[in-house]
Amino acid sequence: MLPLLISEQIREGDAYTIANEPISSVNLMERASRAFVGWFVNRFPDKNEPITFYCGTGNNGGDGLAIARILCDHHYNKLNVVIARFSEKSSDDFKANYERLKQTCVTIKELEKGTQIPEDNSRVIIDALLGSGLNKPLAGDYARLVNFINDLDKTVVAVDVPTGFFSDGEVPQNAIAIKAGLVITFQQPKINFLLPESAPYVDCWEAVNIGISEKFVHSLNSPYQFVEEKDIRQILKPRHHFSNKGTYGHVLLIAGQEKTMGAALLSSSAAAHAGAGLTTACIPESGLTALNSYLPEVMAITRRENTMPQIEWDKFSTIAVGPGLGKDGEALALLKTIIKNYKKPLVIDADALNLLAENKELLTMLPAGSILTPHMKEFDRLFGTHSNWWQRLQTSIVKAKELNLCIILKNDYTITATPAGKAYFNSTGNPAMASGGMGDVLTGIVAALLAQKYKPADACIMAVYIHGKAGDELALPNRMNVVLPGKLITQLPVTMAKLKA
Ligand SMILES: NC(=O)C1=CN([C@@H]2O[C@H](COP(=O)(O)OP(=O)(O)OC[C@H]3O[C@@H](n4cnc5c(N)ncnc54)[C@H](O)[C@@H]3O)[C@@H](O)[C@H]2O)[C@H](O)CC1
Ligand SMILES: [K+]
Repeated sequence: MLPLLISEQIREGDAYTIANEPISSVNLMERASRAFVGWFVNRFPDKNEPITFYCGTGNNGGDGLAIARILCDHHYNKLNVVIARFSEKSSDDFKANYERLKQTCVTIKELEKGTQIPEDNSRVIIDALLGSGLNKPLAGDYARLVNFINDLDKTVVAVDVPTGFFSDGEVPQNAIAIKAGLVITFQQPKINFLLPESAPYVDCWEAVNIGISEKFVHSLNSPYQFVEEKDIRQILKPRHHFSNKGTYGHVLLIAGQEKTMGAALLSSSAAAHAGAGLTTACIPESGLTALNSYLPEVMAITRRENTMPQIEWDKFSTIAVGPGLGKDGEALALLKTIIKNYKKPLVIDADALNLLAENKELLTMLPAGSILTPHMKEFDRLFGTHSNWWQRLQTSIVKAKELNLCIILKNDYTITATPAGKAYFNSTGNPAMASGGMGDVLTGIVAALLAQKYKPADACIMAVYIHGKAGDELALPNRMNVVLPGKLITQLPVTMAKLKA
């Protein structure tokens, strides 16, 4: 797991590394700048391309000056640096790099407060005005310069953070900030890059390692974690010789109505493909033919109107409820029956979440370790309206702890909040997966992993990762515009086998 830090902790990490590695502050800046260049030269190999650097006078600006010098050493020959002298203060490392840059043939212009911004004919712009030191929204000269750069409509590569964009905390609506095509960020993605408010400012990002002390970073015990493939490889267990279907648990999916049988089929198919030893679907009687023909592997318990289905609760390793279930009185009665009779963790999705939102007292009655899988709207129905994702992130952590549940808050970087007070950001998945039924598939995978005896938090983190990874394996190399849930399901065994290889 890559711990994600807030700006204050990032500063502490710098200071700790400087004091204990030890390394001088200006050499840490040099290392960061070289890491930036290492990535930059691959993406922008044309050394004759005019590049303009906009540099502030703090350490982000210092990075900009060092990057310009290093690119000059790499024979990039059309480099212009514009220094925004909007503050009387400049950092020591900025000053040192300013002196070094003067020894090169890079053109340097100074832009004073209130003066006209010079014309810019470059093709690529490096934004090194402000970084993680941002402490208030941009105004005055900074705002004017940032608007000017955005209006140029060129390719902008931001150093560490787009100027004006808050790395963590609430992002003000319509904030004035650089709209970067690429952000090459130091050590870790900034938390707000992973939330939808970053969309106008961060088209894509790349984190480069600058050697901040890992020991120190881990000692901070950050609640925010970024899940990487190696984490999943570590927890995913192989399927052993001499195991049998009983080894891998029995999932019961309670889902579907006559017109939403698709949700039941997708979630139970996903459970079977994600490795549940046995899968049973509890569906309306009218869906039986569909189930038997689409999924011969899945067994059925049928529901009849006005009659509670007979369920042998103890037979099932886990129960998932909600996809396509509807919200009528019968669905509510069924949900209450499940909660009354089943004491192992439940997976709750879709209509079952909306039923919980309308009957909040049920939330506190869920078995410990149960898993909720809301998208944004379902989340707000459950826990109240939120005006931004930072707030939603905080609520997910608070509620997961308070209710002793795991909450999978679905998004681009899906967040799993756990009772231990952590929020895990997923790193797989792509926009081709934005299609109806994808959530049902995720529910099936979570249930299958719970049935295979993974702990609830692990089951969530793994399911979300595997779901996104399967989507990536289909969409990215094949350039698929859309990946349909049924197709993704058949990829699951392949994805899981690769992760275990
Ligand atoms: N993360 C690392 O490990 C390393 C980071 N480096 C780079 O350093 C910057 C952070 O530098 P810092 O000097 O702390 O802050 P900035 O350059 O972002 O800002 C300078 C200065 O500007 C003032 N300020 C803040 N907000 C505003 C505002 N809205 N308007 C006007 N002025 C503002 C404030 O006083 C700031 O201190 C980080 O992003 C990296 O690029 C190191 O080079 C390597 C290690
Ligand atoms: K910047």
